[in-house]
Amino acid sequence: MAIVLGENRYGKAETRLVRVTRDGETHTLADLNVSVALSGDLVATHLTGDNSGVLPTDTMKNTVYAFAKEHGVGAPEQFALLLARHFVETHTQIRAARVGIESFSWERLGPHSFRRQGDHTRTAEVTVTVEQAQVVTGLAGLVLLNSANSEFHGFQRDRYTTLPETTDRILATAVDARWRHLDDDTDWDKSYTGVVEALTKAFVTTHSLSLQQTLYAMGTQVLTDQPEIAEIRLALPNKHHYLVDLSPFELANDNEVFIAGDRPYGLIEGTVTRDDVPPAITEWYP
Ligand SMILES: O=c1[nH]c(=O)c2[nH]c(=O)[nH]c2[nH]1
Repeated sequence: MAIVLGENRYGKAETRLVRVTRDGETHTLADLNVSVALSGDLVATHLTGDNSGVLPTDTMKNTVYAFAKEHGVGAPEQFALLLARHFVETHTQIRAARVGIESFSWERLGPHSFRRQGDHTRTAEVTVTVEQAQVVTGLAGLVLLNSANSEFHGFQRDRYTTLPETTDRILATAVDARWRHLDDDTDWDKSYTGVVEALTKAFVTTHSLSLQQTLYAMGTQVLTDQPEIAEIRLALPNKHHYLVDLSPFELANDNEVFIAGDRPYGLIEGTVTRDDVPPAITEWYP
């Protein structure tokens, strides 16, 4: 039996960067959390502690800040591509660079005043090798709710099933989505806005018989509206709303008063994909 080093990578995680772009009195703000992970010919440091191929993670952090000054930030996908390409192109022992970015949005209140928007976070995850680049955009925590047009019935039952069938329930979720682009050169901001609109439109307009059906409708809408996207992966927590029993108070509850459940929650996950696109160059969903 031999013991061998398996897959490995290293980098600086969660470098917090705020970049102010000054146009006289009017400023714009980029607020990012940047994670870099590099892989390549790094066996020596693991086996013998020979660090001659190891670019310090401290340098990666410095590069993030220096690039923000020198190049500006732009769309998170663009900044991630710039950084990832830099590491692969300038260090021959590095064969692949993965840069993940969380981007927090701020609403403008004045020329140089902002309010943090708490609703959802945009993400980008870029993988660059010497030959290829893969861009995955995403969002986390887009909370949506329909108070009508949601049913759930006709499901399997066994001796442990107590859930009543319903033709009228609240359907609520916090959308967690990642989508893989076909190209590494797109209008990233326009594409992002289009995907959020498609996801939202499908959630609102689908008369839902299950959250699974809604998931597929949301993915289909994105691929129909956005030709630049190869596939989308969705994770939809079913944010249950339980009807409160008001009968002890001799009050009817005609789907008006609910307990918003916290946990446990159903978790519905799925990929919706075009069947004629090249496969991903690397696994991209954590
Ligand atoms: O839309 C739903 N899908 C399920 O799989 C499920 N399971 C459950 O208890 N409630 C629901 N709702």
